[in-house]
Amino acid sequence: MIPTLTAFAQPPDRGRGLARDMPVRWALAEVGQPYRVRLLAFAAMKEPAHRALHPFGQIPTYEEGDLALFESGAIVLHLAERHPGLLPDDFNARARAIAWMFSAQSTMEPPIVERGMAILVEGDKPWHAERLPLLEDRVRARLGELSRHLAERDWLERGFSAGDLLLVTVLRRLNGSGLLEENPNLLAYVARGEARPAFRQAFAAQSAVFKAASAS
Ligand SMILES: N[C@@H](CCC(=O)N[C@@H](CSCc1ccc([N+](=O)[O-])cc1)C(=O)NCC(=O)O)C(=O)O
Repeated sequence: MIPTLTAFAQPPDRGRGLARDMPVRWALAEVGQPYRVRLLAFAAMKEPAHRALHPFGQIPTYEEGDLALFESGAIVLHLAERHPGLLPDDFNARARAIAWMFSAQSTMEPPIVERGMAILVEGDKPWHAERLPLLEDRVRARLGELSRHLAERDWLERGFSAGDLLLVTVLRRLNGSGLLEENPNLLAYVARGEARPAFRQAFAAQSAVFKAASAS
């Protein structure tokens, strides 16, 4: 059965692979699962038909037969449980890889998103210049802890897992910020993820939507 993913018809990430359909596309590519995409205009995301799939009127959603899922992390976990290649078979190693999935989205992502949103929407506020360094220091603290944990390993655990997929996805939001560059092993870790054929396939598919939307 070919699943269907929803994504932006006009991607605001301008083809940088930052919208959250990207980790789902990447996971689908890693497990070799073909998929269809339903592209949604922003207004369509807020209509009842889509809210029946996503209570918050967002993307991505994932439909497969009678199953309708939302939350990119949950969709990646669903794929990882049904296909080999994203979670180890060993029970304890699997639990640790899932712990990293949660950590990526609930420990590492919030300060990074907070910083990104401040830059995006608070730039004209009188207190922005004072607040931004505080936000960046919170990101720096987490990056330092992660950098020390990863050390010189290729991946967080014994092999590449869905935990790495979600963490690389989150860290990519710092591309160009200079913050990743302060931790060379994290910069190399993100580049290692981006060099995976499945990432490149997913990235090409995701940015093709932006290119087509820009050309129309
Ligand atoms: N926790 C949910 C969050 C989903 C989410 O934030 N979806 C966003 C798009 S991806 C978030 C995103 C948007 C834009 C960029 N960008 O770089 O431009 C990056 C990421 C959305 O639908 N937003 C519309 C709305 O909330 O009304 C998940 O992980 O699936």
